[in-house]
Amino acid sequence: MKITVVGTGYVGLVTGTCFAETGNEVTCVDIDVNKVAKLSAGQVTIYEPGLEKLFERNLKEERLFFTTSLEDGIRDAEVVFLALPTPPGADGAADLSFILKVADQLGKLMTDYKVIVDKSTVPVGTAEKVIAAIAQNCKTSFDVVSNPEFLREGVAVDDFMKPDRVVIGTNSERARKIMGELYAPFVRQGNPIIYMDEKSAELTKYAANSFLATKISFMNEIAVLCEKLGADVDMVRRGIGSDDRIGKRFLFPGIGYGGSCFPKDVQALVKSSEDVNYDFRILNAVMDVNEKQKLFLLPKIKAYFNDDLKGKHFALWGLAFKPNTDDIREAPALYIIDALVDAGATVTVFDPEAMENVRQIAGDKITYAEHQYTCLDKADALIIATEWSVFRTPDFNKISAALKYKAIFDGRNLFEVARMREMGYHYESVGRAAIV
Ligand SMILES: NC(=O)c1ccc[n+]([C@@H]2O[C@H](COP(=O)([O-])OP(=O)(O)OC[C@H]3O[C@@H](n4cnc5c(N)ncnc54)[C@H](O)[C@@H]3O)[C@@H](O)[C@H]2O)c1
Ligand SMILES: O=c1ccn([C@@H]2O[C@H](COP(=O)(O)OP(=O)(O)O[C@H]3O[C@H](CO)[C@@H](O)[C@H](O)[C@H]3O)[C@@H](O)[C@H]2O)c(=O)[nH]1
Repeated sequence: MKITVVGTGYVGLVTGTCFAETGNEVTCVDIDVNKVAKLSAGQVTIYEPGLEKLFERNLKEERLFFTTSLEDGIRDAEVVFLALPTPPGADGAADLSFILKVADQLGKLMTDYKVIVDKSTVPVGTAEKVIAAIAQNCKTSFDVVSNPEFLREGVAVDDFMKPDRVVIGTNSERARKIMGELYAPFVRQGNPIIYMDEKSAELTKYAANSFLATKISFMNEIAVLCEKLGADVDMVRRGIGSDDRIGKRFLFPGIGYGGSCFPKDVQALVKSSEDVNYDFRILNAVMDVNEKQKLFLLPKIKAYFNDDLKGKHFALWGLAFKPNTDDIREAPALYIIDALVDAGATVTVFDPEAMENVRQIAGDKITYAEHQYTCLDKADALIIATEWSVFRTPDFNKISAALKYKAIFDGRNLFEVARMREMGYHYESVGRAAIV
């Protein structure tokens, strides 16, 4: 099938590459001239494990193309995916201007039937707005489908190739058939395509992300309680996770959820609820807990240094909002850095993939280390903000030799508390016994 993907960010590039991998001819369109030039020259513009190999193969075998021209991009395409940003507006609602602008352009450009598929995360009622925006200038028939994306960054290729489910929101038989054909290679193992109406599909995406964010905030509150009551959140997590009704995943406490999705999507669902005079109380609490959780380590760090961080120097491992990505949108590490600098401390950071992205926004506010161990030079203590695998079994001799104080503040519970105690560290984590 000939398809177009508009927007070549984390979702668009993965979507385009994976559809090319199943034999489709895919043209990806982006307004970012630099991005399109790099992609056309064979350079992958995001860090996403497994993507490069598929990308190179499909580019070489001429199933994957890039252009800045929407007109050229949609020529002869049967399906056009919109993988455009939907950032929060000033009031927290999703900003639909990127989507509606392209919809308007599509209406003017389309000369034959196409299925326009919204892959971006959008509030209920967006499909209707997209239909209206296209229809005002369109001379041909078309369908608009809501097909929310559930991939996680860091494992995006796997999630796309083997999705737990594919959600397709449409009332058009014609569009349903085309979408079913396109997704058939991805659901061969019995994972379902779930067909529904557009509004239910749009809400499914927000409900999924909000439920997962709720699970995390719930566990973060249990972690706080564990510390106050002397329990261990790792034990509690295992104790509840073995109940199938609860499930083992997404029960890991830490320094809050970040990324480009959970924070904005929970906020957008709260705003959608307000718009229909509904106070979504659980989600307000979820956001509240997460705001506090980002700075969970700070009082512990301050207490260790007798409430005076002026002149202290910290090594910080992990900048990306989660491991295996270079994405730093809403990364908890950035909030910790700001708080430390505001308190008069200095910070040297290390991350395997996200350093360049941070350098662009933080500049010389902090210093950047070439290596996780040189990051420790002259540091008073080590803070861990992201659970990259390379941080899981570090050389503790190097750590203790470099640090002025043998203190580690771990926002991702990487190490056994008992082992750290044996090695003589002042080790603080989230929801487990602190060592003084
Ligand atoms: N990142 C994720 O893990 C993820 C997962 C599921 C759903 N989503 C949703 O998917 C959507 C896209 O997210 P993302 O993370 O890929 O965003 P992104 O910011 O990484 O990428 C968006 C791309 O769209 C391009 N763009 C903007 N205006 C354009 C236009 N008029 N024409 C062509 N290209 C244009 C930008 O240049 C950019 O390359 C959002 O709604 C997001 O909520 C994201
Ligand atoms: O037990 C857990 C699991 C995750 N997190 C944090 O939650 C955030 C989000 O993690 P994750 O969901 O793995 O990454 P995303 O790439 O943001 O993916 C989420 O957001 C995407 C965009 O909407 C959806 O497509 C995915 O299904 C959804 O998982 C990160 O900061 C994690 O550190 C925790 O704190 N504890």
